[in-house]
Amino acid sequence: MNIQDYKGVFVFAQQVDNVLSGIALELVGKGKDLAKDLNTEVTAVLVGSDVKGLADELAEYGADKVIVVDDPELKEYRTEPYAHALASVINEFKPEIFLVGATAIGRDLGPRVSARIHTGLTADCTQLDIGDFPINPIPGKEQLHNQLLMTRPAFGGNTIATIACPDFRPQMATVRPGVMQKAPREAGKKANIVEFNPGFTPNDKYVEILKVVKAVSDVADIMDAKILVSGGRGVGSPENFKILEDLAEVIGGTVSCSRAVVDAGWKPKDLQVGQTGKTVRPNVYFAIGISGAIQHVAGMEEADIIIAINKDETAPIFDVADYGIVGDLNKIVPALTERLKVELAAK
Ligand SMILES: Cc1cc2nc3c(=O)[nH]c(=O)nc-3n(C[C@H](O)[C@H](O)[C@H](O)COP(=O)(O)OP(=O)(O)OC[C@H]3O[C@@H](n4cnc5c(N)ncnc54)[C@H](O)[C@@H]3O)c2cc1C
Repeated sequence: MNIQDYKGVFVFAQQVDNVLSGIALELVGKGKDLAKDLNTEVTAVLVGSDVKGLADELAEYGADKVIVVDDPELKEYRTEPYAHALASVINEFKPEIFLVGATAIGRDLGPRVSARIHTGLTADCTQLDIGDFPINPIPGKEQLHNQLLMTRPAFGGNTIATIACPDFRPQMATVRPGVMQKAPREAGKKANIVEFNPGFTPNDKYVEILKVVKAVSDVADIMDAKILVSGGRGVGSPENFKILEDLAEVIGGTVSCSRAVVDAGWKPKDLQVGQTGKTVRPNVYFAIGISGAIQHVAGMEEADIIIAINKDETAPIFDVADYGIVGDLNKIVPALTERLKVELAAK
């Protein structure tokens, strides 16, 4: 492998039912930043059936080029044809970096593609930078420049590891949804569109999809919420979440929770914030009766404003909070709700 032959930042533009997933635009946004540092372009790889129409949206969010792999075999996600599509794109276009979302689809697809093209992959990254590797010079070892430094929590979130892939290309990573930010949309912006079809042979190795049953959820997606009222074990019982729901209703917020709450069966997993839950980035995040364990903080520290309510003044949540209230949540939350109701009614 001649590493110098590999150029450009590529991202997998995941779509489901011909709608781009949020992660596709987040990766285009991050890819654009990385491409700028490398003085190159960001290319979105769009795979599916009848998906060419989505290329303009990718362009408006910053893609310089869109490679479209369009084939009836790619209508619904199946591991084999999608892995073939991406591996073929990589072999043909030789990107320096290839990013995939750490969604259910991406977690299946990314490692298979990396194995097929014989490169490394860092899974579930929360930060990506261009920099020197090794990060600190080691006597006698060459320090390589312009490497992709892929950072992810390791050992259950107890440490943060930064990993590079100096010897193979592309440098591949799966990236947690909700962590990277999409760029502002520029209406009318166009990309260079390249159609590429490596050919697909339907055969009995492909999974045959007999029926698609869509999950129906009656809970709001906490990743879209502007205000989150999040409760932890300190709330005490599922019934007591009513005081958080009352606060959320008055301020137009959505209730979310810590893992302790999900493990206790008080709330569904869909509402869990954190390393093994969702990464959220609301304007305001209330952490109520949440201690602030590193695995929880990993999912909410990017919120614009964090307001913590905890009876223990030494709780680590106060280290990341912009505003902290020390006291019993059973007194503070209803009082806050009443006060906000009055203030908002007076507006
Ligand atoms: C691999 C791994 C992954 C994990 N992933 C996640 C994750 O995604 N999300 C997550 O949240 N956790 C995760 N955890 C668990 C995490 O380590 C903590 O155990 C968890 O976040 C604790 O939840 P909590 O803050 O609700 O409960 P606790 O740590 O028990 O905190 C309860 C808090 O409530 C306060 N409190 C109690 N009563 C009151 C009251 N009346 N008024 C005010 N305050 C009160 C207490 O002072 C305390 O600070 C993970 C752990 C591991 C090992």
